[in-house]
Amino acid sequence: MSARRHKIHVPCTSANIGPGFDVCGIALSLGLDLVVTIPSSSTSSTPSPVLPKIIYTGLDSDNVPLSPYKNLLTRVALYVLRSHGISTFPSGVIIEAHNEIPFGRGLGSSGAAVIAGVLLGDLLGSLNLPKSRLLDFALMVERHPDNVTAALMGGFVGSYLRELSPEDMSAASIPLAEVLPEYPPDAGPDWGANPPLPPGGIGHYVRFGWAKEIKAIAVSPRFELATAKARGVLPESYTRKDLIFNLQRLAVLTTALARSPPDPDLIYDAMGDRVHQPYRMTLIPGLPKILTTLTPTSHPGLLGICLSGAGPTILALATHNFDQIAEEIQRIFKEETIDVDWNVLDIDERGSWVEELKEG
Ligand SMILES: Nc1ncnc2c1ncn2[C@@H]1O[C@H](COP(=O)(O)OP(=O)(O)OP(=O)(O)O)[C@@H](O)[C@H]1O
Ligand SMILES: N[C@@H](CCO)C(=O)O
Repeated sequence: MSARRHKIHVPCTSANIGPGFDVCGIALSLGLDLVVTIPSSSTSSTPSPVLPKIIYTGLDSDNVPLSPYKNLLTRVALYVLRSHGISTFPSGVIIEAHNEIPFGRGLGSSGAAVIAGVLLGDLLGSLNLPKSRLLDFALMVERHPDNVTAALMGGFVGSYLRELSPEDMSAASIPLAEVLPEYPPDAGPDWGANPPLPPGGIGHYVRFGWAKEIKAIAVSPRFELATAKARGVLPESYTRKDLIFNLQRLAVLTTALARSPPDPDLIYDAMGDRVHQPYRMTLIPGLPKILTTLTPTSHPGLLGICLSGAGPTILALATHNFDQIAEEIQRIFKEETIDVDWNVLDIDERGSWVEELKEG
């Protein structure tokens, strides 16, 4: 039987970059890749469609549910299909996922899975949605824009959620449980009411420049910290002083990281934060020491250092001496009896893409 095969690539991301909590993200050179095989005769109106077969390799692949009604990728794809009136997957699809992004470490694994799921839904439904519309679907699932926008668009991005009209607000406010419902194992094409389409243009973004010399050292402790838990420790309100502290730094940082050669004196302080990192210190032993011990003077080449996303990964931006910087962070974590993995990553300017694979 002939089949169409496509590859979907989504990069990992680091969100916040210090002061840009829920605003900034950068796409980096670890990825989630899917190879999707769709039988030529496959449609979702086959009388008894065969559910997708999911195969995982790579990092954390033992921890992923392989039922398409439980797996995050396929649940997101089904949301995209169902909101377009296509109530089930085409029959006999095979999804081979290869993952390089550690789960729950602050490198945007869930954001990458959500973007991969949106691209998968677009592919399976032959919807041909533009990237801006794909972002609307991703934002209905992951409701802060920093990781998903960077993963989809690539590069260093800043984003905000548009203030919606009351009508759009009600379409965008449907609970996550309706976007990604708990499907029963025997859910068929007639299961439940289809969710509505999201309003258009929920997220707006801009790409910043990125100096070619800057690489990102990601040092990931070998423990998971769920984003929900790391958001749970944040306060509901902030002082004017702390907000101004972050706004001043964010305004400088977005331009400073684009300037070549990058200026460590400007960037190091501009990566300071008072909105999320101080509150997350209790969840990440070693974080206070790491943020104060490594400086551009103690470690030439270092530009700045911050928590990656919700943590526990530490992101150090640098132009050289990558190994020494990573080893010092590793040493401080070791004092807390925490083992780490580290990678020196490039910025991924391309973002997510889908390509048809030709036979041979
Ligand atoms: N490739 C994937 N396939 C299926 N599920 C995934 C995949 N990647 C991540 N997930 C799900 O997302 C969870 C991790 O999400 P979480 O938001 O806690 O961490 P993160 O996205 O890695 O961190 P951050 O948002 O701070 O960058 C995993 O435990 C898993 O349930
Ligand atoms: N901005 C988010 C990123 C995590 O996905 C946070 O720090 O909670």
